[in-house]
Amino acid sequence: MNAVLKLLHHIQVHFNFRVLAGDIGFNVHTVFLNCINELGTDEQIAKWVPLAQNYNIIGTYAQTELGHGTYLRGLETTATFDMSTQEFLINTPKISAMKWWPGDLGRSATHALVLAQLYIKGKNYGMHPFLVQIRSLHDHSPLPGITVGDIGPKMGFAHVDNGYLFLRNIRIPLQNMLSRYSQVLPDGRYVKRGSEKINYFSMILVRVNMIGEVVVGTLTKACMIAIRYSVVRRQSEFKPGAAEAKILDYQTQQGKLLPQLATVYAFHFLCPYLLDYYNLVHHEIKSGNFKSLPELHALTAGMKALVTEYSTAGVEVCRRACGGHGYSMLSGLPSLYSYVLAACTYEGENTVLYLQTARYLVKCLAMGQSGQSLPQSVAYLTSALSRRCQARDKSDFLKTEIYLDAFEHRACRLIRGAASKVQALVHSGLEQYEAWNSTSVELLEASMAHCQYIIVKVFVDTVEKLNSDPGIHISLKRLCHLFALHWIRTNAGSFLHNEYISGNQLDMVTEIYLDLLLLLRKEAVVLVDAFDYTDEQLNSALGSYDGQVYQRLFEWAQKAPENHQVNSAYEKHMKPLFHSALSKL
Ligand SMILES: CCCCCCC/C=C/C(=O)SCCNC(=O)CCNC(=O)[C@H](O)C(C)(C)COP(=O)(O)OP(=O)(O)OC[C@H]1O[C@@H](n2cnc3c(N)ncnc32)[C@H](O)[C@@H]1OP(=O)(O)O
Ligand SMILES: Cc1cc2nc3c(=O)[nH]c(=O)nc-3n(C[C@H](O)[C@H](O)[C@H](O)COP(=O)(O)OP(=O)(O)OC[C@H]3O[C@@H](n4cnc5c(N)ncnc54)[C@H](O)[C@@H]3O)c2cc1C
Repeated sequence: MNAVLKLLHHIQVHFNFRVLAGDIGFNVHTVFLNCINELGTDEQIAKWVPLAQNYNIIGTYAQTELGHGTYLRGLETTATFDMSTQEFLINTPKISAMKWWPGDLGRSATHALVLAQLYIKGKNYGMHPFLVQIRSLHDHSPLPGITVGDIGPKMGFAHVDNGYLFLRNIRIPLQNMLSRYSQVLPDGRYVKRGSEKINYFSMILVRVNMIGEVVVGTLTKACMIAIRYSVVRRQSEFKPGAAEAKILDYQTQQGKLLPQLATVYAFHFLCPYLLDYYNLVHHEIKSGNFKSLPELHALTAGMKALVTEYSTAGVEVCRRACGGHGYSMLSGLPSLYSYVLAACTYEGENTVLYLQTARYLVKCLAMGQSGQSLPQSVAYLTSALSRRCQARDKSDFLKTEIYLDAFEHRACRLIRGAASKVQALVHSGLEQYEAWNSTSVELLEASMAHCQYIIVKVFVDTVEKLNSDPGIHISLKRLCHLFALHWIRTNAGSFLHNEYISGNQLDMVTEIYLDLLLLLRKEAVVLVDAFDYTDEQLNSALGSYDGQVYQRLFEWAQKAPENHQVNSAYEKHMKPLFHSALSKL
């Protein structure tokens, strides 16, 4: 029954996110709750999860400090085991150790999962999660030894109270360290089960969830707004003497928006793939099998980086495609942009995560080259590379095997190239870390290429497996083709390298890409409406279903507070100036 309730709760939270456009507060309270579910013992889950689920307590995930967000081994908050009292002392030793950024911390949270370096008898055992009450449940005041507040204005996320937390030797019971995989025994012995990095595990679920619940939905809404607006907005003479054209009839507008629409579908299909794999590995880990954890980390780290980066760029393309009205807050697009932009930084800064994936790819390549079998998502690393793209005619680029081979070849080439450069630099006398840093730009590009190959492959596989209506199927295939060919065109240099794709073949790609734009132009509105966000969820004067853009812009503008306030600047400064001109006019 518990599994069913959990599933129902997840579905309810998912639809709350969807209905409230993801702008609900307490996102990090969910992170707090999930972390207890993943790293807590059954007893800790039984005690804390119902309280959190019923909002009898509000939690935050307090990991980042003023001085460290990325480098977790550098976190300075300490948790020192006091065997005489069977407690941990949680302490902020210096200002750079102050927790800074945790969401829901500034004004809401009563409890925090504080990620701190565990010390037992002077030895550091690394970062562990400690459950610390920070505010009174009676009057919400900070508890003794706690200094907590809001970090102030940010570029977006105004609806989240990101906060700071200073802890002065706060005592918590031994039972408050989440101990499913690592435990401190009353006599001070430390017991670890599974991976060294298991306490990093909860970040994986956040990365998977944020892609599905925050990032893809944001790009979807931006596409819906911009495409609906582009069939309402008429501008300029298309045919001399005829009526002004709908801006979506311009090939350039199609070239801006339809690849974003295809990207929405690609990322939409990626989400279940990632969640299914996460659930599979999480199930294995709970039974003590940690073998797939590195692959899961590498996959989700790279995907979080790539999906947030392309979604952020895509929302901005949609915003700019709406001209001046895209700059109005009433369009809803600037808010979508500042909302999704943060996702490139939180839950792992993108560059750092791409390099985590690169680290795994280089390791797997070495394993493959030494004859070891490779995990499924990287098995292609040891495949024989075809020398040339086999396309003979533009229609060949509508064959998924043709462009999949291009993505596989490119990823392989870039990973092998970066790995051998690191090796060569080491052989030339550089230390491993120097060689790695001197290759990290290429390693990042290799990591991106790997992620792009996986995403295109998941899109192709998903469409092939879908037994949908033939009309829907052809539309999804066209979107898949457009998505892949858009990425080939916008990354052309790395496909043209060593003549894998010739210049002539690239021209074929462009030709078939433009054909697809024309075909998908006819279906664009239906394809974007399919995501079925209501006007309330879109919250956009440009994207409402009835297309009454100008009426809505004017109506909403009239409601702006600026139009209902006394114009103090006039009374104080402008009026005397204007009146002095009266006698002269
Ligand atoms: C639903 C949406 C809600 C959204 C709300 C979210 C609000 C935001 C919350 C936050 O931002 S919480 C804070 C997030 N912070 C981070 O993500 C920190 C990112 N930094 C790191 O993960 C690590 O510091 C690092 C980048 C991995 C570097 O750490 P370290 O120096 O220790 O690593 P390496 O020496 O490179 O060794 C890596 C080693 O560890 C394995 N590993 C790394 N991360 C994980 C992980 N998450 N899970 C499992 N394993 C991990 C990695 O595979 C390497 O293993 P080996 O190669 O050594 O075998
Ligand atoms: C809106 C928002 C919400 C957040 N919510 C939370 C939360 O709830 N809980 C929480 O704990 N944290 C939260 N954070 C903090 C967030 O997790 C960190 O900001 C993030 O992990 C990046 O770390 P940093 O700020 O130290 O950046 P840095 O790592 O200092 O990044 C600065 C630059 O250094 C580069 N860099 C750093 N390390 C390396 C490396 N090894 N190799 C190459 N380049 C490197 C980065 O690529 C980047 O260009 C939030 C942040 C934001 C913006």
